[in-house]
Amino acid sequence: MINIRKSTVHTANTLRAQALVNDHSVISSAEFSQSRKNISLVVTSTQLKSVNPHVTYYRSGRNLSEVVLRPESGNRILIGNELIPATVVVVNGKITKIHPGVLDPISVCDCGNVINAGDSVVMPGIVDSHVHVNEPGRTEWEGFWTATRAAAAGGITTLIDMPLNSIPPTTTVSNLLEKHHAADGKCHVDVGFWGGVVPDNVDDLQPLVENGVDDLQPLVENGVVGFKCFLIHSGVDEFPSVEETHVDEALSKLKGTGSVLAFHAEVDCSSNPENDANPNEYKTFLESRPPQMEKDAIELVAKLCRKHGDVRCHIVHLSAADAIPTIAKLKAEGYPLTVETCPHYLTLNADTISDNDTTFKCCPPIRNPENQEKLWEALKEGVIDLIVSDHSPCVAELKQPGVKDFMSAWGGISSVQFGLPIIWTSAKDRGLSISDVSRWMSRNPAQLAGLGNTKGQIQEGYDADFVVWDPEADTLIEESSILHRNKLTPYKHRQLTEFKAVW
Ligand SMILES: NC(=O)N[C@H]1NC(=O)NC1=O
Ligand SMILES: [Zn+2]
Ligand SMILES: [Zn+2]
Repeated sequence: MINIRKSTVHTANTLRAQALVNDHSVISSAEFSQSRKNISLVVTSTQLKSVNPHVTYYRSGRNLSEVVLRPESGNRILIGNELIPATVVVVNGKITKIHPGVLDPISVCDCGNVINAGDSVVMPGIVDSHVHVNEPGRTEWEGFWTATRAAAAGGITTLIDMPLNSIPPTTTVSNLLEKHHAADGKCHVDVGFWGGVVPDNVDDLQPLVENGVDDLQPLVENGVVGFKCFLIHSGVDEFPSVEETHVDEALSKLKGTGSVLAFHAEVDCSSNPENDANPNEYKTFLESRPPQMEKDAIELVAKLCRKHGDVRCHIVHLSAADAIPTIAKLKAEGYPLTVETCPHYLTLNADTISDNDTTFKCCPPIRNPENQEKLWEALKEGVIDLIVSDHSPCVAELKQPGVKDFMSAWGGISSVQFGLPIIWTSAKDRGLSISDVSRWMSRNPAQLAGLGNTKGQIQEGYDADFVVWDPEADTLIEESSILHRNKLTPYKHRQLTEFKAVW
Protein backbone atom coordinates (compact mmCIF):
# COMPACT_ATOMS: atom_id res chain seq x y z
CA MET A 1 0.00 0.00 0.00
CA ILE A 2 1.53 3.26 -1.11
CA ASN A 3 1.98 5.69 1.72
CA ILE A 4 1.15 9.28 0.86
CA ARG A 5 1.59 11.95 3.49
CA LYS A 6 -1.44 14.16 3.57
CA SER A 7 -0.74 17.86 3.47
CA THR A 8 -0.15 18.54 7.12
CA VAL A 9 0.68 22.15 7.66
CA HIS A 10 -1.18 23.24 10.75
CA THR A 11 -3.46 26.21 10.82
CA ALA A 12 -0.97 28.83 11.93
CA ASN A 13 1.53 27.72 9.36
CA THR A 14 -1.12 27.47 6.74
CA LEU A 15 -2.17 31.02 7.26
CA ARG A 16 1.41 32.10 7.07
CA ALA A 17 1.86 30.19 3.88
CA GLN A 18 -1.27 31.73 2.53
CA ALA A 19 0.01 35.17 3.34
CA LEU A 20 3.28 34.38 1.65
CA VAL A 21 1.54 33.06 -1.37
CA ASN A 22 -0.51 36.21 -1.53
CA ASP A 23 2.57 38.37 -1.11
CA HIS A 24 4.10 36.65 -4.03
CA SER A 25 1.21 37.47 -6.31
CA VAL A 26 -0.13 33.99 -6.60
CA ILE A 27 -3.63 34.98 -5.91
CA SER A 28 -5.97 33.22 -3.59
CA SER A 29 -9.52 32.39 -4.50
CA ALA A 30 -10.81 35.43 -2.66
CA GLU A 31 -8.56 37.80 -4.54
CA PHE A 32 -9.37 35.88 -7.64
CA SER A 33 -13.03 36.60 -7.21
CA GLN A 34 -12.28 40.28 -6.76
CA SER A 35 -10.18 40.38 -9.87
CA ARG A 36 -12.87 38.85 -12.02
CA LYS A 37 -16.16 40.62 -11.60
CA ASN A 38 -18.28 37.78 -12.86
CA ILE A 39 -16.91 35.38 -10.28
CA SER A 40 -18.00 35.23 -6.72
CA LEU A 41 -16.33 33.21 -4.06
CA VAL A 42 -18.59 32.07 -1.30
CA VAL A 43 -16.96 30.88 1.85
CA THR A 44 -19.97 30.71 4.02
CA SER A 45 -18.67 29.70 7.38
CA THR A 46 -15.20 31.02 7.70
CA GLN A 47 -13.44 34.27 7.20
CA LEU A 48 -10.40 32.54 5.73
CA LYS A 49 -9.33 34.08 2.51
CA SER A 50 -9.23 30.92 0.51
CA VAL A 51 -10.08 27.31 0.74
CA ASN A 52 -8.19 24.28 -0.35
CA PRO A 53 -10.90 21.63 -0.44
CA HIS A 54 -8.33 19.01 0.30
CA VAL A 55 -7.04 20.51 3.49
CA THR A 56 -9.56 19.68 6.16
CA TYR A 57 -7.98 21.83 8.87
CA TYR A 58 -9.04 24.92 7.03
CA ARG A 59 -12.47 24.14 8.27
CA SER A 60 -12.77 25.21 11.83
CA GLY A 61 -15.97 25.65 13.82
CA ARG A 62 -18.99 23.66 12.77
CA ASN A 63 -18.79 20.96 10.18
CA LEU A 64 -17.24 22.77 7.28
CA SER A 65 -15.96 19.72 5.56
CA GLU A 66 -18.37 19.98 2.70
CA VAL A 67 -17.32 22.08 -0.20
CA VAL A 68 -19.18 22.48 -3.42
CA LEU A 69 -17.43 23.64 -6.51
CA ARG A 70 -20.11 25.37 -8.42
CA PRO A 71 -19.29 27.03 -11.71
CA GLU A 72 -21.69 29.86 -12.35
CA SER A 73 -20.79 30.54 -15.92
CA GLY A 74 -18.21 29.19 -18.30
CA ASN A 75 -18.82 25.83 -16.77
CA ARG A 76 -15.44 24.31 -17.26
CA ILE A 77 -14.90 21.40 -14.94
CA LEU A 78 -12.75 18.68 -16.44
CA ILE A 79 -14.68 15.45 -16.08
CA GLY A 80 -13.19 12.64 -18.13
CA ASN A 81 -11.80 14.31 -21.22
CA GLU A 82 -14.27 17.15 -21.38
CA LEU A 83 -14.79 20.51 -19.82
CA ILE A 84 -18.41 20.54 -18.77
CA PRO A 85 -20.71 22.41 -16.42
CA ALA A 86 -20.85 20.46 -13.21
CA THR A 87 -21.38 20.66 -9.50
CA VAL A 88 -18.90 18.70 -7.46
CA VAL A 89 -19.66 17.78 -3.87
CA VAL A 90 -16.73 17.21 -1.56
CA VAL A 91 -17.01 15.63 1.86
CA ASN A 92 -13.99 15.11 4.06
CA GLY A 93 -11.54 15.61 1.25
CA LYS A 94 -13.24 13.15 -1.10
CA ILE A 95 -15.42 13.77 -4.12
CA THR A 96 -18.73 12.21 -3.14
CA LYS A 97 -20.96 13.29 -5.99
CA ILE A 98 -20.68 14.94 -9.38
CA HIS A 99 -23.86 16.46 -10.70
CA PRO A 100 -23.92 17.43 -14.34
CA GLY A 101 -24.83 21.09 -14.73
CA VAL A 102 -24.67 24.03 -12.43
CA LEU A 103 -26.94 23.42 -9.50
CA ASP A 104 -27.90 25.47 -6.54
CA PRO A 105 -25.66 24.04 -3.81
CA ILE A 106 -28.52 24.02 -1.35
CA SER A 107 -30.28 21.50 -3.58
CA VAL A 108 -27.38 19.05 -3.50
CA CYS A 109 -26.14 19.11 0.07
CA ASP A 110 -26.23 20.85 3.40
CA CYS A 111 -23.18 22.76 2.39
CA GLY A 112 -20.65 24.40 4.60
CA ASN A 113 -18.42 26.06 2.06
CA VAL A 114 -19.21 26.87 -1.50
CA ILE A 115 -16.54 27.67 -4.00
CA ASN A 116 -17.81 29.23 -7.11
CA ALA A 117 -15.29 28.64 -9.83
CA GLY A 118 -17.09 30.79 -12.36
CA ASP A 119 -15.29 30.89 -15.68
CA SER A 120 -12.17 29.23 -14.34
CA VAL A 121 -11.09 25.81 -15.38
CA VAL A 122 -11.34 23.27 -12.57
CA MET A 123 -8.96 20.44 -13.23
CA PRO A 124 -7.62 17.54 -11.17
CA GLY A 125 -4.65 18.82 -9.17
CA ILE A 126 -1.31 18.32 -10.90
CA VAL A 127 0.64 15.27 -9.76
CA ASP A 128 4.37 15.92 -10.09
CA SER A 129 6.02 12.54 -9.68
CA HIS A 130 9.58 13.83 -10.05
CA VAL A 131 10.71 16.42 -7.49
CA HIS A 132 14.01 16.57 -5.60
CA VAL A 133 13.14 18.01 -2.21
CA ASN A 134 16.65 17.49 -0.71
CA GLU A 135 15.64 17.56 2.97
CA PRO A 136 17.22 16.42 5.24
CA GLY A 137 20.85 17.06 4.45
CA ARG A 138 20.65 19.63 1.68
CA THR A 139 17.70 21.65 2.89
CA GLU A 140 19.46 24.84 1.84
CA TRP A 141 18.98 23.63 -1.75
CA GLU A 142 15.26 22.94 -1.25
CA GLY A 143 13.17 21.70 1.64
CA PHE A 144 9.67 20.36 2.26
CA TRP A 145 8.25 23.69 3.35
CA THR A 146 9.48 25.63 0.32
CA ALA A 147 9.10 22.89 -2.30
CA THR A 148 5.53 22.05 -1.35
CA ARG A 149 4.55 25.71 -1.06
CA ALA A 150 5.93 26.42 -4.54
CA ALA A 151 4.23 23.25 -5.77
CA ALA A 152 0.87 24.38 -4.36
CA ALA A 153 1.34 27.75 -6.02
CA GLY A 154 1.89 25.87 -9.27
CA GLY A 155 -1.32 23.86 -9.08
CA ILE A 156 0.34 20.70 -7.83
CA THR A 157 -1.63 18.84 -5.19
CA THR A 158 0.63 15.78 -4.95
CA LEU A 159 4.37 15.59 -5.36
CA ILE A 160 6.58 12.54 -5.18
CA ASP A 161 10.03 13.12 -3.76
CA MET A 162 13.04 11.61 -5.50
CA PRO A 163 15.34 9.38 -3.43
CA LEU A 164 18.51 11.38 -3.96
CA ASN A 165 20.07 14.73 -3.10
CA SER A 166 18.86 14.47 0.48
CA ILE A 167 21.29 13.03 2.99
CA PRO A 168 20.66 10.25 3.63
CA PRO A 169 19.18 9.13 0.31
CA THR A 170 15.98 7.08 0.46
CA THR A 171 17.60 3.68 0.07
CA THR A 172 16.63 1.99 3.34
CA VAL A 173 13.56 1.96 5.52
CA SER A 174 15.29 3.88 8.28
CA ASN A 175 16.31 6.54 5.75
CA LEU A 176 12.72 6.68 4.53
CA LEU A 177 11.58 7.24 8.10
CA GLU A 178 14.07 10.10 8.36
CA LYS A 179 12.46 11.61 5.29
CA HIS A 180 9.01 11.29 6.87
CA HIS A 181 10.29 12.87 10.03
CA ALA A 182 11.82 15.75 8.07
CA ALA A 183 8.56 16.28 6.18
CA ASP A 184 6.39 16.29 9.27
CA GLY A 185 4.23 19.40 9.52
CA LYS A 186 5.85 21.03 6.49
CA CYS A 187 3.81 19.78 3.55
CA HIS A 188 1.38 22.11 1.82
CA VAL A 189 0.46 19.35 -0.63
CA ASP A 190 0.30 15.59 -0.43
CA VAL A 191 3.73 14.01 -0.62
CA GLY A 192 4.90 10.52 -1.53
CA PHE A 193 8.38 9.05 -1.79
CA TRP A 194 10.43 7.14 -4.30
CA GLY A 195 12.95 4.65 -2.95
CA GLY A 196 16.38 4.29 -4.49
CA VAL A 197 18.12 1.28 -6.00
CA VAL A 198 21.88 1.47 -5.42
CA PRO A 199 24.45 -1.35 -5.56
CA ASP A 200 24.35 -1.80 -1.80
CA ASN A 201 20.68 -2.47 -1.48
CA VAL A 202 20.28 -5.01 -4.27
CA ASP A 203 23.55 -6.89 -4.13
CA ASP A 204 23.07 -9.92 -1.91
CA LEU A 205 26.81 -10.34 -1.58
CA GLN A 206 27.12 -6.89 -0.04
CA PRO A 207 24.25 -6.61 2.40
CA LEU A 208 23.91 -3.29 4.08
CA VAL A 209 25.66 -3.30 7.42
CA GLU A 210 22.71 -1.49 8.84
CA ASN A 211 20.19 -4.28 8.59
CA GLY A 212 21.84 -7.09 6.71
CA VAL A 213 18.92 -7.67 4.36
CA ASP A 214 18.02 -6.19 1.05
CA ASP A 215 15.85 -3.14 1.28
CA LEU A 216 13.53 -3.24 -1.67
CA GLN A 217 10.68 -5.33 -0.27
CA PRO A 218 10.71 -3.49 3.09
CA LEU A 219 10.65 -0.16 1.27
CA VAL A 220 7.66 -1.36 -0.76
CA GLU A 221 5.96 -2.42 2.48
CA ASN A 222 6.64 1.01 3.91
CA GLY A 223 4.83 2.70 1.07
CA VAL A 224 7.35 3.97 -1.48
CA VAL A 225 5.69 4.56 -4.86
CA GLY A 226 8.53 2.81 -6.69
CA PHE A 227 12.29 2.96 -7.14
CA LYS A 228 14.74 5.08 -9.10
CA CYS A 229 18.19 4.07 -10.22
CA PHE A 230 20.98 5.74 -12.20
CA LEU A 231 22.87 4.13 -15.06
CA ILE A 232 25.48 6.92 -14.89
CA HIS A 233 26.95 9.08 -12.10
CA SER A 234 24.00 10.66 -10.31
CA GLY A 235 25.63 13.97 -9.46
CA VAL A 236 25.89 13.06 -5.77
CA ASP A 237 28.37 10.48 -4.49
CA GLU A 238 26.13 8.99 -1.83
CA PHE A 239 23.74 7.68 -4.52
CA PRO A 240 25.95 5.48 -6.74
CA SER A 241 24.91 4.23 -10.14
CA VAL A 242 24.05 0.60 -10.83
CA GLU A 243 25.29 -1.96 -13.34
CA GLU A 244 23.16 -4.23 -15.48
CA THR A 245 23.50 -7.05 -12.92
CA HIS A 246 22.06 -4.82 -10.19
CA VAL A 247 19.10 -3.88 -12.34
CA ASP A 248 18.53 -7.51 -13.17
CA GLU A 249 18.54 -8.34 -9.46
CA ALA A 250 16.29 -5.42 -8.58
CA LEU A 251 13.72 -6.36 -11.22
CA SER A 252 13.69 -9.94 -9.93
CA LYS A 253 13.06 -8.67 -6.43
CA LEU A 254 10.27 -6.37 -7.56
CA LYS A 255 8.40 -9.12 -9.38
CA GLY A 256 4.92 -9.49 -7.98
CA THR A 257 5.11 -6.35 -5.84
CA GLY A 258 3.32 -4.12 -8.37
CA SER A 259 6.09 -1.58 -7.82
CA VAL A 260 7.99 0.20 -10.60
CA LEU A 261 11.69 0.75 -11.37
CA ALA A 262 12.50 4.15 -12.87
CA PHE A 263 15.70 4.73 -14.80
CA HIS A 264 17.84 7.78 -15.22
CA ALA A 265 18.60 6.57 -18.73
CA GLU A 266 22.01 7.80 -19.79
CA VAL A 267 25.11 5.62 -20.01
CA ASP A 268 28.66 6.78 -20.49
CA CYS A 269 29.86 6.63 -24.05
CA SER A 270 33.14 7.56 -25.60
CA SER A 271 32.12 11.00 -26.79
CA ASN A 272 33.86 13.35 -24.40
CA PRO A 273 34.53 16.97 -25.40
CA GLU A 274 37.71 17.87 -27.22
CA ASN A 275 40.43 19.14 -24.94
CA ASP A 276 40.19 22.60 -26.47
CA ALA A 277 36.38 22.78 -26.28
CA ASN A 278 35.18 25.91 -24.51
CA PRO A 279 33.31 25.00 -21.29
CA ASN A 280 31.63 28.40 -21.34
CA GLU A 281 29.65 27.46 -24.43
CA TYR A 282 26.48 25.41 -24.05
CA LYS A 283 27.46 23.51 -27.18
CA THR A 284 30.41 21.97 -25.36
CA PHE A 285 28.18 20.56 -22.64
CA LEU A 286 25.59 19.41 -25.19
CA GLU A 287 28.22 17.55 -27.19
CA SER A 288 29.49 15.89 -24.04
CA ARG A 289 26.10 14.20 -23.56
CA PRO A 290 24.99 13.13 -27.04
CA PRO A 291 21.64 11.40 -27.75
CA GLN A 292 23.53 8.13 -28.06
CA MET A 293 23.96 8.09 -24.28
CA GLU A 294 20.19 7.98 -23.82
CA LYS A 295 19.68 5.66 -26.77
CA ASP A 296 22.14 3.08 -25.43
CA ALA A 297 20.70 3.29 -21.93
CA ILE A 298 17.17 2.79 -23.24
CA GLU A 299 18.30 -0.20 -25.30
CA LEU A 300 19.56 -1.70 -22.04
CA VAL A 301 16.27 -0.92 -20.27
CA ALA A 302 14.40 -2.50 -23.19
CA LYS A 303 16.47 -5.65 -22.93
CA LEU A 304 15.83 -5.97 -19.19
CA CYS A 305 12.19 -5.05 -19.57
CA ARG A 306 11.73 -7.90 -22.07
CA LYS A 307 13.56 -10.29 -19.77
CA HIS A 308 11.43 -9.47 -16.73
CA GLY A 309 8.14 -9.18 -18.56
CA ASP A 310 5.54 -7.95 -16.15
CA VAL A 311 7.62 -5.73 -13.84
CA ARG A 312 6.85 -2.09 -14.56
CA CYS A 313 9.75 0.02 -15.86
CA HIS A 314 9.79 3.77 -16.30
CA ILE A 315 12.15 6.14 -18.13
CA VAL A 316 12.57 9.46 -16.36
CA HIS A 317 13.17 12.77 -18.14
CA LEU A 318 13.55 11.65 -21.76
CA SER A 319 15.34 14.25 -23.85
CA ALA A 320 16.74 12.39 -26.89
CA ALA A 321 14.09 11.83 -29.56
CA ASP A 322 16.41 9.24 -31.13
CA ALA A 323 15.31 6.80 -28.43
CA ILE A 324 11.61 7.12 -29.28
CA PRO A 325 11.50 4.24 -31.82
CA THR A 326 12.96 1.80 -29.25
CA ILE A 327 10.36 2.91 -26.72
CA ALA A 328 7.50 2.74 -29.21
CA LYS A 329 8.47 -0.78 -30.20
CA LEU A 330 8.64 -2.01 -26.62
CA LYS A 331 5.27 -0.50 -25.83
CA ALA A 332 3.74 -1.95 -28.98
CA GLU A 333 4.95 -5.37 -27.82
CA GLY A 334 2.88 -4.82 -24.69
CA TYR A 335 5.59 -4.36 -22.04
CA PRO A 336 4.59 -2.20 -19.08
CA LEU A 337 6.97 0.67 -19.85
CA THR A 338 6.11 4.30 -19.21
CA VAL A 339 8.09 7.40 -20.14
CA GLU A 340 8.20 10.96 -18.89
CA THR A 341 9.66 14.17 -20.23
CA CYS A 342 9.92 17.64 -18.69
CA PRO A 343 8.88 21.22 -19.47
CA HIS A 344 12.51 22.19 -20.19
CA TYR A 345 12.89 19.59 -22.94
CA LEU A 346 9.55 20.63 -24.41
CA THR A 347 10.01 24.39 -24.37
CA LEU A 348 13.65 25.50 -24.07
CA ASN A 349 16.04 25.65 -26.99
CA ALA A 350 19.71 24.59 -26.97
CA ASP A 351 20.49 26.95 -29.85
CA THR A 352 19.70 30.09 -27.85
CA ILE A 353 21.36 29.37 -24.50
CA SER A 354 23.88 32.10 -23.67
CA ASP A 355 27.45 31.43 -22.64
CA ASN A 356 27.67 30.35 -19.01
CA ASP A 357 23.91 30.51 -18.46
CA THR A 358 24.13 27.54 -16.19
CA THR A 359 20.49 27.84 -15.12
CA PHE A 360 19.85 25.77 -18.27
CA LYS A 361 22.20 22.95 -17.29
CA CYS A 362 20.56 19.61 -16.67
CA CYS A 363 21.16 15.96 -17.49
CA PRO A 364 20.27 14.80 -20.04
CA PRO A 365 20.71 18.14 -21.77
CA ILE A 366 18.17 20.43 -23.41
CA ARG A 367 18.49 19.81 -27.17
CA ASN A 368 17.48 21.58 -30.38
CA PRO A 369 13.99 22.50 -31.67
CA GLU A 370 13.88 19.63 -34.15
CA ASN A 371 14.37 17.17 -31.30
CA GLN A 372 11.76 19.05 -29.28
CA GLU A 373 9.07 18.72 -31.94
CA LYS A 374 9.58 14.97 -31.93
CA LEU A 375 9.01 14.88 -28.17
CA TRP A 376 5.70 16.68 -28.64
CA GLU A 377 4.74 14.22 -31.38
CA ALA A 378 5.58 11.30 -29.07
CA LEU A 379 3.40 12.82 -26.35
CA LYS A 380 0.51 13.18 -28.78
CA GLU A 381 0.90 9.57 -29.84
CA GLY A 382 1.10 8.32 -26.26
CA VAL A 383 4.67 7.05 -26.64
CA ILE A 384 5.64 9.56 -23.95
CA ASP A 385 3.10 9.29 -21.15
CA LEU A 386 3.69 12.15 -18.78
CA ILE A 387 5.28 15.51 -18.02
CA VAL A 388 6.99 16.19 -14.69
CA SER A 389 9.28 18.92 -13.44
CA ASP A 390 12.48 17.08 -12.37
CA HIS A 391 12.79 20.08 -10.07
CA SER A 392 16.42 19.76 -8.95
CA PRO A 393 17.59 23.07 -7.53
CA CYS A 394 20.77 23.88 -5.62
CA VAL A 395 22.31 26.81 -3.81
CA ALA A 396 23.40 29.73 -6.00
CA GLU A 397 27.13 29.04 -5.40
CA LEU A 398 26.86 25.79 -7.34
CA LYS A 399 25.32 27.47 -10.41
CA GLN A 400 26.67 31.02 -10.55
CA PRO A 401 25.31 31.76 -14.01
CA GLY A 402 27.69 33.98 -15.93
CA VAL A 403 30.60 32.89 -13.77
CA LYS A 404 30.65 29.12 -13.49
CA ASP A 405 30.99 27.19 -16.73
CA PHE A 406 28.70 24.47 -18.05
CA MET A 407 31.01 21.62 -17.23
CA SER A 408 31.43 22.46 -13.54
CA ALA A 409 28.00 23.87 -12.56
CA TRP A 410 25.34 21.75 -10.83
CA GLY A 411 23.09 19.95 -13.28
CA GLY A 412 19.46 20.49 -12.45
CA ILE A 413 16.58 22.77 -13.44
CA SER A 414 14.46 24.56 -10.90
CA SER A 415 10.84 24.79 -12.02
CA VAL A 416 8.32 23.01 -9.79
CA GLN A 417 6.14 26.12 -9.54
CA PHE A 418 5.83 26.71 -13.28
CA GLY A 419 5.04 23.43 -15.00
CA LEU A 420 1.39 24.08 -15.76
CA PRO A 421 1.75 27.57 -17.27
CA ILE A 422 4.89 26.56 -19.17
CA ILE A 423 3.27 23.52 -20.69
CA TRP A 424 -0.09 25.15 -21.33
CA THR A 425 1.58 28.07 -23.12
CA SER A 426 3.20 25.68 -25.62
CA ALA A 427 0.39 23.13 -25.77
CA LYS A 428 -2.18 25.81 -26.60
CA ASP A 429 0.00 27.11 -29.44
CA ARG A 430 0.07 23.59 -30.85
CA GLY A 431 -3.70 23.27 -30.74
CA LEU A 432 -3.60 20.79 -27.88
CA SER A 433 -6.30 20.72 -25.25
CA ILE A 434 -6.60 21.18 -21.51
CA SER A 435 -7.63 17.55 -21.35
CA ASP A 436 -4.32 16.56 -23.00
CA VAL A 437 -2.38 18.60 -20.46
CA SER A 438 -4.34 17.09 -17.60
CA ARG A 439 -3.71 13.56 -18.87
CA TRP A 440 0.05 14.23 -19.05
CA MET A 441 0.32 16.14 -15.78
CA SER A 442 -2.32 14.59 -13.53
CA ARG A 443 -3.81 11.29 -14.65
CA ASN A 444 -0.73 9.54 -15.98
CA PRO A 445 1.68 10.61 -13.22
CA ALA A 446 -0.91 9.49 -10.64
CA GLN A 447 -1.01 6.12 -12.35
CA LEU A 448 2.78 5.87 -12.41
CA ALA A 449 2.84 6.50 -8.67
CA GLY A 450 0.22 3.82 -8.04
CA LEU A 451 -2.36 6.46 -7.15
CA GLY A 452 -4.54 6.07 -10.22
CA ASN A 453 -7.53 4.98 -8.15
CA THR A 454 -7.60 8.04 -5.93
CA LYS A 455 -5.85 10.90 -7.71
CA GLY A 456 -5.40 12.47 -11.12
CA GLN A 457 -9.06 12.65 -12.12
CA ILE A 458 -12.23 14.36 -10.97
CA GLN A 459 -14.36 11.34 -10.24
CA GLU A 460 -16.68 10.21 -7.49
CA GLY A 461 -14.66 8.48 -4.77
CA TYR A 462 -11.45 10.28 -5.71
CA ASP A 463 -9.49 12.71 -3.57
CA ALA A 464 -10.75 16.28 -3.85
CA ASP A 465 -7.51 17.65 -5.29
CA PHE A 466 -8.17 20.50 -7.69
CA VAL A 467 -6.38 23.23 -9.53
CA VAL A 468 -8.54 26.20 -10.43
CA TRP A 469 -6.96 28.32 -13.12
CA ASP A 470 -7.47 30.66 -15.99
CA PRO A 471 -6.20 29.38 -19.34
CA GLU A 472 -6.74 32.73 -21.03
CA ALA A 473 -4.66 34.85 -18.66
CA ASP A 474 -0.98 35.53 -18.97
CA THR A 475 1.79 36.74 -16.75
CA LEU A 476 5.51 37.29 -16.46
CA ILE A 477 7.64 35.14 -14.16
CA GLU A 478 9.62 37.54 -12.04
CA GLU A 479 11.97 36.91 -9.17
CA SER A 480 9.41 38.14 -6.67
CA SER A 481 6.89 35.51 -7.77
CA ILE A 482 9.27 32.56 -7.43
CA LEU A 483 8.58 30.56 -4.30
CA HIS A 484 11.39 28.01 -4.74
CA ARG A 485 13.93 28.20 -1.96
CA ASN A 486 16.57 29.20 -4.52
CA LYS A 487 15.42 31.54 -7.22
CA LEU A 488 17.71 30.61 -10.12
CA THR A 489 15.59 29.27 -12.95
CA PRO A 490 15.82 29.45 -16.74
CA TYR A 491 12.18 30.61 -16.81
CA LYS A 492 12.72 33.99 -15.21
CA HIS A 493 11.24 36.81 -17.29
CA ARG A 494 9.31 34.45 -19.50
CA GLN A 495 5.85 35.56 -20.48
CA LEU A 496 3.48 32.73 -19.78
CA THR A 497 -0.12 31.96 -19.97
CA GLU A 498 -0.62 31.77 -16.28
CA PHE A 499 -3.04 29.99 -14.04
CA LYS A 500 -4.66 32.22 -11.50
CA ALA A 501 -5.48 30.25 -8.42
CA VAL A 502 -4.52 27.03 -6.84
CA TRP A 503 -6.64 26.67 -3.77
N1 LIG B 1 21.16 14.53 -8.78
C1 LIG B 1 20.19 15.11 -9.54
O1 LIG B 1 19.30 15.77 -9.05
N2 LIG B 1 20.24 14.91 -10.85
C2 LIG B 1 19.26 15.45 -11.69
N3 LIG B 1 19.61 16.70 -12.23
C3 LIG B 1 19.54 16.64 -13.56
O2 LIG B 1 19.75 17.58 -14.32
N4 LIG B 1 19.25 15.42 -13.97
C4 LIG B 1 19.13 14.62 -12.92
O3 LIG B 1 18.94 13.44 -12.93
ZN1 LIG C 1 17.71 11.77 -13.34
ZN1 LIG D 1 15.65 13.97 -11.14
